[in-house]
Amino acid sequence: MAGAGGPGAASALSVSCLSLGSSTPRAVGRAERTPRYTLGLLQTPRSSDSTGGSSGGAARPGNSSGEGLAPGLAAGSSGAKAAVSDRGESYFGDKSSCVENANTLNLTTSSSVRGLNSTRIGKTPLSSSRSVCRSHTPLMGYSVTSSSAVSAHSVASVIVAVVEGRGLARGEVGMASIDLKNPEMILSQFADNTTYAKVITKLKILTPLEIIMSNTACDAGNTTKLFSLITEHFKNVTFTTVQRKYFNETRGLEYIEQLCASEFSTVFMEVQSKYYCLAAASALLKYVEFIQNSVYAPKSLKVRFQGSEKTAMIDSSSAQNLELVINNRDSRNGHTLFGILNYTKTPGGSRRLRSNILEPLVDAETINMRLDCVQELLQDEELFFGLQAVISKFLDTEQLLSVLVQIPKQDTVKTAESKITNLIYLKHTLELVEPLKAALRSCNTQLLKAYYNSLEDTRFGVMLEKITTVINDDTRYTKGCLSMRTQKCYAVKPNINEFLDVARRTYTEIIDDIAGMITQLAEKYNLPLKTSFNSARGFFIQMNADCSTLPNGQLPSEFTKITKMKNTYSFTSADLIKMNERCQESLREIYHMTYLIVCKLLSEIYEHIHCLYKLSDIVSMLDMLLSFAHACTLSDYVRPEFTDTLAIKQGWHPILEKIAVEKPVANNTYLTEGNNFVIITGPNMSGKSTYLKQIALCQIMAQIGSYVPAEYCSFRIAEQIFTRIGMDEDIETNASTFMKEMKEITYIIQNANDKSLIIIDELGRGTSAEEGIGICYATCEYLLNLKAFTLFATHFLELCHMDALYPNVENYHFEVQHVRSSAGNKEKIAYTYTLSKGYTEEKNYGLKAAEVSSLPSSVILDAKEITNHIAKQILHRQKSTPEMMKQRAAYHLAMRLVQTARNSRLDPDSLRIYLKGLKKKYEASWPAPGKNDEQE
Ligand SMILES: Nc1ncnc2c1ncn2[C@@H]1O[C@H](COP(=O)(O)OP(=O)(O)OP(=O)(O)O)[C@@H](O)[C@H]1O
Repeated sequence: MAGAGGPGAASALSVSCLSLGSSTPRAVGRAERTPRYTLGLLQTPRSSDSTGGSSGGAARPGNSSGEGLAPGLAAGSSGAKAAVSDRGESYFGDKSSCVENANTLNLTTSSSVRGLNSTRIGKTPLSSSRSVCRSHTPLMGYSVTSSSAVSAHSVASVIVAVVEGRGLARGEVGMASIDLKNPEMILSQFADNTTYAKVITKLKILTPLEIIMSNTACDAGNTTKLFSLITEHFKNVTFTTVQRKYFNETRGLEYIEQLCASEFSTVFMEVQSKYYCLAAASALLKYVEFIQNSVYAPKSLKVRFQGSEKTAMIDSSSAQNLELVINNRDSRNGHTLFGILNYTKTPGGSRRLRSNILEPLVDAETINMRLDCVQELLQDEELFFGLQAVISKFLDTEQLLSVLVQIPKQDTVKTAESKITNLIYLKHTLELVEPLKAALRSCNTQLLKAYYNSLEDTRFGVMLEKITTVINDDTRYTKGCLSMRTQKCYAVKPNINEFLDVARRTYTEIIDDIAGMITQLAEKYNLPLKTSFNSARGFFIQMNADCSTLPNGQLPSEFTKITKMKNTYSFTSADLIKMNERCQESLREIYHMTYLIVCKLLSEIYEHIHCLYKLSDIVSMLDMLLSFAHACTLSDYVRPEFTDTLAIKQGWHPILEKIAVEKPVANNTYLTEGNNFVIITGPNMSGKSTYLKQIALCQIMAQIGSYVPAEYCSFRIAEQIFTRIGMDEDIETNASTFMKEMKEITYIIQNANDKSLIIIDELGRGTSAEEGIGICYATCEYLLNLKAFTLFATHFLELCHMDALYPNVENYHFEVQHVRSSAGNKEKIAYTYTLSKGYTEEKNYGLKAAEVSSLPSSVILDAKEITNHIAKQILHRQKSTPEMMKQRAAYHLAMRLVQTARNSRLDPDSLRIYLKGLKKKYEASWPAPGKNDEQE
């Protein structure tokens, strides 16, 4: 049991959501964000009417009269229950056990983007696909057009439940998420600090469609900090609060026992004492059942516990600073790390790439296994093209699985049609297993071999064999809604059901009649009419002609519903409308009969269906690795090594490479345990920020198993990557530059450890120079206590003298050249973008910039004088003594000796000789007494 603050302890707090909704603080003064009953949601999404919910009174599932809603949805849910039990046995076996769980939920949704009148239609992942006959739930994903299967992956489809401990357990957070397009529930539980950075980061990675929290998180005007932060960070995401009693850890564990597929059942051991994520799982599954109006089949879900220790943490503002997946100026622009690496061919591959970029790996062995694959793909062209050809034929396997493992609570024509489509997709997918194996047969690397062996699973063949006993061999997934409709109609082999055969003959006759009728009309009016089809109109007539060719410039009066696009007229006639209706009628019959056969078939193969989890995993991973190899062939990337040193020879910025006309100037990077702090200076626009970002991007690329834009590179695995990069004022959050800086730096200080990579650019620019220097100095000194690798770019040259006190500090600067313009004697700066040792010689470049501006010369003269005065004072204080310099040299020698001893591949004798030589060399370079030159 959880402690006093545990999620299960709150069952008494089942406050009526009616009062809760109106008292939520977020509602105050923001009418458009007032929490409300989820009207569309309650008007069962499974309804075949594409208008979905209404803005009128609150309705219950199965209660289309729009009767007022009592707190709790008991009637609605039991209505759904009745629908299932009326229908009798499920083709998936024991569905009733899951439906039993669908009791009541009191729900309050606060929709932040849509007004009160909006419905949930647009929100469900697949409804925004290009399908004309819109589906209401992801379950209906493939319902009409084939495009929905392929196009839907960019739409948010993840629902997340978040719960936090109370009392002493505050700060312990449990999360459960499920992608409506992928039947995988991910659980996590962790302790977070007061900024809740981990929760926010995790949520940002998930890009949820909807977030569910307990009503107690915003009870009677007392919102918890976590609730406020989440609502603040996710303004465009819908929030739903459900009663705390649904966050029930015991129920969560039962759910997992009941729903988790046997191959993933070890998760049970992992989570059984993680009360918060179990509580979140319970609320999540209940909610998903409710909105989807379907239940997951027993033993069908993949359930995974995701400990944060297996991946590197990149907080959300760092992900934004580095433009990992979203370009900061234009969200549709592909100039992001994701954009330049994304040559994936499947939605699953692209999802995997995205999540890997946001959460890179930390395990060198796994990364190297991926790199081995990329290397093999690069070396073996035949393998690369063969594999790419097969992978690109896969549809969204995860989404297919998701639909297959959900049991609709009601059968409708749409469910029937969708099931048939899914079976065709399943056949298509299974038929690709053998070609995939063939492409992998001669592979050498461990991971590819393991994938090949995984595909040896007999279940794929068994399923396909069973399918082909019922489904026509040539039935396949095709593009275009009419051809897919034909595939569905004729999917089942002839002579299995004679009524079906008759219905199909009738259907064919109607289609022939339609074609015949349109030919006759063309002859009658002597017009170039042709038969067309789309899913919204059914069959209609199209004509390409100029209106001047028409008698009186008008179409004959028998034609109705005329639309015109350029020179193409589309219209219909009363007879054609009737024939379309007959056609639909006959289709319904065909679908119904086919559906029964398909359900029986699915029930026979259902026990084998879980091997598709493995397949989707293999396909998405291969797709991502192929994508890495593809990116390498376009740019000259190199395979990274993993050591205790960050050493990049001639590395360049991968995104700048795609944007700039010329290849970016490449630079070196070198950080070790003994030289773990680099200060970078240089005038404005000299390339500091670009360089810093380039290092972080290269680090991420290496840690996801990609090659890296450099001539040579070695990385120390980073457990966290932090960036503080000056950006324009964040208007959206209305935070001042300074406060934002302080927040980001606090976050770094609180979370950084010895294994972090820290990038700080222009800290302290939001306040006075004095204070800025002070803040920078103190921050640097704090970070210098860590063994983290830190790169610190600054305009405060005073900081460069820190190397006198701290031997692990190294100064670098970006060189610029001064050129005189041919016309006059005005001096201009030419940027070389080349990094050199030491700090910048460029003094007072801010003043130089001011000189060319229109500031009065007297002001500039004064500014110069004051600057010189201050600089002298600071320099005087920071001069190194010979003793300090000697200590520094000794420190460097010690570090070099340790590093050489650790990494050297020399035999012991040669190593000893080498180390002695090194010592002599350093001793010789010690400063003579009295020498006062600080530069090495
Ligand atoms: N290595 C490079 N090769 C080619 N062009 C570069 C390189 N680095 C930077 N640039 C170009 O210079 C521009 C300015 O670079 P960047 O913003 O990194 O300078 P900065 O020193 O950080 O400037 P500021 O101090 O004003 O922030 C970039 O937009 C880019 O176009």
